[in-house]
This record gives sequence, structure tokens and C-alpha cells, in this order.
Amino acid sequence: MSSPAPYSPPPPPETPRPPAYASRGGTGVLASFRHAWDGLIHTAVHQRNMRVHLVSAVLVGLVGSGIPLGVAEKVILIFCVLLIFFAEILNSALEHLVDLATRHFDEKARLTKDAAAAGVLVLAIGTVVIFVSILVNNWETVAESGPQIARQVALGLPLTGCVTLLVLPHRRARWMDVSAVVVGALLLGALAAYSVSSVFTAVNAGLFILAASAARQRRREQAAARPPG
Ligand SMILES: Nc1ncnc2c1ncn2[C@@H]1O[C@H](COP(=O)(O)OP(=O)(O)OP(=O)(O)O)[C@@H](O)[C@H]1O
Repeated sequence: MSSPAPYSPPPPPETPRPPAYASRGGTGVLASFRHAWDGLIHTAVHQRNMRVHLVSAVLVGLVGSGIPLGVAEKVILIFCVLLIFFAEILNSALEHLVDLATRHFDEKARLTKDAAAAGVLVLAIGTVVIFVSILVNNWETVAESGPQIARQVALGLPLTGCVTLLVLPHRRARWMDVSAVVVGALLLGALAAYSVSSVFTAVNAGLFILAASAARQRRREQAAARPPG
């Protein structure tokens, strides 16, 4: 005769939580884009690793827009960046799915989340290896690009600082975010004027818009979570 299953107390009733972001209706193509954009912003706001990828991608973009690389190298770098973003977004989706299935410790839940996180890790390590190999293979070009590198560092590091500030989860005064957007946009413009690759300039502009949108969404969520009065 099989022994009765051990008693486990019923889970505490879940307190209703406000939606992470306002759900927008609609089923058209435009609505699909908006939902996808909301998902991207939500991942950037709530996933620490996504914020790390975003800042790292800006650094890759600065290298790509400062040093003249071949088409193949550019395509590989952009593809790696996109692949990491894709993996992190999928990892985040899986985490939500697991949390939806169980709010308790569960071995299968742990395996699922760990496997999804491993997928991102493998891609991130691969990207670093590819990035270093590309720089080593183009070392002559890199060595000849001293002034360009100095300019990318002078303009690019403050831009990276602006993006980092925008994605940081800590509460801060509104003027800090506004200043980061204004200064970042000016730096982007200056970098675009000297860029050797319009594709990487566009990538950095896209990442900057993503960081600014994440900052705006975070402020909205923080304002919504604040007790009234
Ligand atoms: N329900 C669960 N049951 C068992 N282990 C869990 C559960 N939820 C999370 N874990 C473990 O905790 C780790 C972190 O899970 P969490 O949901 O906090 O994701 P996270 O910190 O956002 O992860 P990541 O660093 O991949 O973004 C998981 O990789 C897993 O090992």
C-alpha cells in the first residue's frame, strides 16, 4: 500500500499585483509591434543581465563605429549582439512562465531557469571570444587608428555613462534622467559625425533610445507604486 502524500500547507493567497505595464489592446500589425516593444522595455527595466548586455552592446557599437572593420566582421558583431538580446529576452520569458507555473521551490523550475540562463551565458562567452578574435585579426587597423580610438574613448565613455545611468534601477531625481538623455543625444550626434560605420551608429542610437525608454518606464512604475498623498 502506498503511503499518503506528505501534507503541505496551502499556499498563502496571492495579493493582487498591479500589471507591470498598462496592457494595450489591439490585434493589428501595429499593435503587435507595440506589444513587442513593451516586452523589450520591460526586460530592460527588470532584468539586470539585460541592462549589462545593453551597456556592453554600446561599447561594441563604439568599437564598430570607430575602427574600420570589414563587412563580415560587422555583420558577425551585430549578429552576436542581437543573439544575446534574443537569448536574454527568451530567458526572461521562460522565467515568467516558470513563475506562472509555480511560486514554490521546485526542482524542475530550477532546472528550467538554470538551463535558460546557461543559454545566455554560452552566447555571452562566445561573443567575447569572437569580439577579441576580430580585434586581434585586425590588429594592424587597430594600431593605426590611435586618434580615432582616442576620440571614441573621449566621446564614447561619457555616452556609455549616460546609458548606464538611464538603465540603473535606483531612484533618482528626474533632472538626472533628462540630463543623461540630452547629453547622450549630443554625444551620439558628435560620434555620428566621425563614424566610420553608419550601421553601428544606428545600433548605438537604437540602444540609446531603448535605455531612455526604459528610464521613462521605470519612472512610471515607481510613480505608480508610490502610495497616494
Ligand atoms: N521556483 C523555483 N524553484 C527552484 N529554484 C528556483 C525557482 N525560482 C528560481 N530558482 C533558482 O533561482 C535562480 C534565479 O532565479 P530568478 O527567478 O531569481 O531569476 P533571475 O535572478 O532573474 O535569473 P537570471 O540571473 O537568469 O536573470 C534560478 O536560476 C534557479 O536556480
